[in-house]
Amino acid sequence: MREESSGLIVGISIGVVIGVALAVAAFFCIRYHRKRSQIGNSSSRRAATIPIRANGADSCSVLSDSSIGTESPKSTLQNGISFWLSGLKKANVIPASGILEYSYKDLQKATCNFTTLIGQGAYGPVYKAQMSTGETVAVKMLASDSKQGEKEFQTEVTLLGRLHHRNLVNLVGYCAEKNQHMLIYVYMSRGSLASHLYSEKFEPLNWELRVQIALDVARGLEYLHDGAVPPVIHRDIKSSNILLDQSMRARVADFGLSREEMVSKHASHIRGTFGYLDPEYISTRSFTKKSDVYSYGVLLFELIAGRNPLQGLMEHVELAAMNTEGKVGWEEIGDPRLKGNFDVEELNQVAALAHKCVSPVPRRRPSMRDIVQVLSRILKYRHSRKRDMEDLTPRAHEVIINTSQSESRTPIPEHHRVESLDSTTDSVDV
Ligand SMILES: Nc1ncnc2c1ncn2[C@@H]1O[C@H](COP(=O)(O)OP(=O)(O)OP(=O)(O)O)[C@@H](O)[C@H]1O
Repeated sequence: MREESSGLIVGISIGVVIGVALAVAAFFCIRYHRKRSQIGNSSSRRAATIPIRANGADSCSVLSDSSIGTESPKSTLQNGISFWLSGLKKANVIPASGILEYSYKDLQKATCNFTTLIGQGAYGPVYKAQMSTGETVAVKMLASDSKQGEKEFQTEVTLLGRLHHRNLVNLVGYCAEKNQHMLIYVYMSRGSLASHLYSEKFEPLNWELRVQIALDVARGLEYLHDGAVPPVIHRDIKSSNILLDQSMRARVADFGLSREEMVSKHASHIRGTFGYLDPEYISTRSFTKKSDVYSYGVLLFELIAGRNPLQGLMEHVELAAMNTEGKVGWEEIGDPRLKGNFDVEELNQVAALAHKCVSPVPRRRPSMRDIVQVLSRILKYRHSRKRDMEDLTPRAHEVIINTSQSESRTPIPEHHRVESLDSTTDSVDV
């Protein structure tokens, strides 16, 4: 009897052990198959996503403006890690950048055989591409006469792929096939700042939006100068390199490109664009962060005056500067398309800042960090003034609405007025 019961116990134990072993094996089998089918889904690209970035504010988002489909490069951090681990074995990934390698065939299809031209720049044509996943991207086809070899191209893509910020037109992919080099960027649906400033096709940008755009660009440049490792000097800040997304937020494009094609047609061997070039760079041939600040100053004046640097913007500014002592009286250069709808005090603050940026002496120019602080403060006071107005009694509010035909007559509470002027001029001094 005793022998029988111990036999039974041994039998049950063996059964339990075998059962547990089978369950564990089945669990791992199911997990393995799930992961394989997830990877298999990404047929249109050969790389997996690495959404972890060393630098940048939006460190987990890769295609923040695009709609996301099943094959989208955008993924959550958790998913990203498992994709990354499994992807490394299977796919062609640029290490530590998250940049995807697209096939020529897929891009050909997404651009209807390269017929969806958006524009033409010094580097080559740019196409709008509708990927099969539903994402919209911009494909920049680099001139094929470039002397840049495969290795240099890969290095450049790796470097560009490390730069991620919400105010940069982020690189999301590349293609190097059939003797072609292509860079794939987040698609900016509202086009360039230049087109909004100069084309009759668009409504004039209102004053507040212009200040917001100035701040967005300053933040993008601050990241390149002080946040990126190693720091990046843009070298070609201008209104056609500022692109706008669906909600009119601005991003800096064309950063970090080291290509020989980037040579101004107007000044041989000098990189950049005539009208925005730091005079110090022209004389010394040495380009510094402060040369970017100079170009940014020209861009600020462009936003204020709505005038192109190639059509006498800076001459106009210098004439006005004679009556302003750099600080007040800048309203005469205000863009006529604004029809006087701007806050005079704010315009003077932004113009005084722009004037410092274009100082002939580079060390007198503010840093991008100083610029971000000044512009943030201007917008902060604008918003708190708005809140103050909303808090006013209905009767007083009625009076203000009746008398403020233009923004220039918007009443500013006294404490804000003094504080904003003092803090702005103080912090610009460098
Ligand atoms: N990511 C993007 N999304 C939407 N449109 C873009 C994008 N990148 C470029 N474009 C558009 O493509 C056109 C050409 O851009 P590109 O940057 O090649 O040249 P550019 O800045 O106009 O001139 P340059 O090359 O002389 O600096 C521009 O009209 C620009 O608005």
